[in-house]
Amino acid sequence: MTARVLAGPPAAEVLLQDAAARASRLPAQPSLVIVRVGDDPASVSYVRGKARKAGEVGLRGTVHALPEATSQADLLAVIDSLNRDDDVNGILVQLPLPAHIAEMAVLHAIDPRKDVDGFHPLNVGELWAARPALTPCTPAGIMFLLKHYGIAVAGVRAVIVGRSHLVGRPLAALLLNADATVTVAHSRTHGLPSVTREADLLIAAAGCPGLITPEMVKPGATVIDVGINRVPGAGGRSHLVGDVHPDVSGVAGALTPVPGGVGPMTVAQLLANTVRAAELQHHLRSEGAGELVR
Ligand SMILES: Nc1nc(=O)c2c([nH]1)NC[C@@H]1CN(c3ccc(C(=O)N[C@@H](CCC(=O)O)C(=O)O)cc3)C=[N+]21
Repeated sequence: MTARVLAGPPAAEVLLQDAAARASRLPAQPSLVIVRVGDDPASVSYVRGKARKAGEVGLRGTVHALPEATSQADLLAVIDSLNRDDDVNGILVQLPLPAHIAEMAVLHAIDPRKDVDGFHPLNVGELWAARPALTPCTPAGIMFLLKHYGIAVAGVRAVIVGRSHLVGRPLAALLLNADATVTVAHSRTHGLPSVTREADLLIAAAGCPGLITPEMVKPGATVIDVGINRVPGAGGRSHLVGDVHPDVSGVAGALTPVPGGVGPMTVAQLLANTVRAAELQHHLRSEGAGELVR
């Protein structure tokens, strides 16, 4: 048996078309500003990809690049001016930040109504309270992908490997809100293979190449690979691999590829979140973070 391939791009396209249609109905073109500090090559490449995609669906995507040595105070001043600028609907500060900047201070500073990453504590709290919020892009993109391919979530056993603030934790909340029975496993979990073998829906988000091997997967399970690991390949070129070992395709019922799986969903969801934020700010939607802080 070979697992059904759950390709990201066709699902992302549906999400992007909906975002583009909603964007065209707004009184002004939605605008996303991506703040990048320093020149980490992976961040430069992701940020460029996000801004390009924004343009393709009728959003204004701007990159605000700051030098590595930018102080926390100067970064907070930039965020403050973006918060006050009515022409800016969404703000994303690319992570990780340089070590001298406290990530939490920065995430707290972003206006929750413009927080298209969903990392502000207000949005995190609303998510866990099962109330409308701007929701982190990778987890929300995974939920859209599952729906797109008709994979049931309600009542199933979901196991997430990884407890990050970007993926594991918010995805646990979304799956719980969608009536899955959720287990969050991590690097300290005892007997990981026996835990993962319980899963009808297994999400690998540990950042550990090849962590999930065939013996760890229930036959027929759906496996979502969130790993984006750059490993050295032949000829000095690096390539991307996920957290799921390729042999898992012989056991799983369905599997997302890397690249071309969850990554494109993340980018599409970011743009959908930007349109949602713009709708909130234009008072075209009544629910969401805007209600609370207005
Ligand atoms: N504030 C913040 N929000 C984020 O959402 C955020 C972040 N910081 N920092 C880094 C991670 C990583 N991330 C990715 C997004 C798209 C792909 C993506 O499109 N990947 C392509 C391949 C890209 C390639 O070839 O390099 C794919 O999987 O097919 C990957 C990774 C968002 N992140």
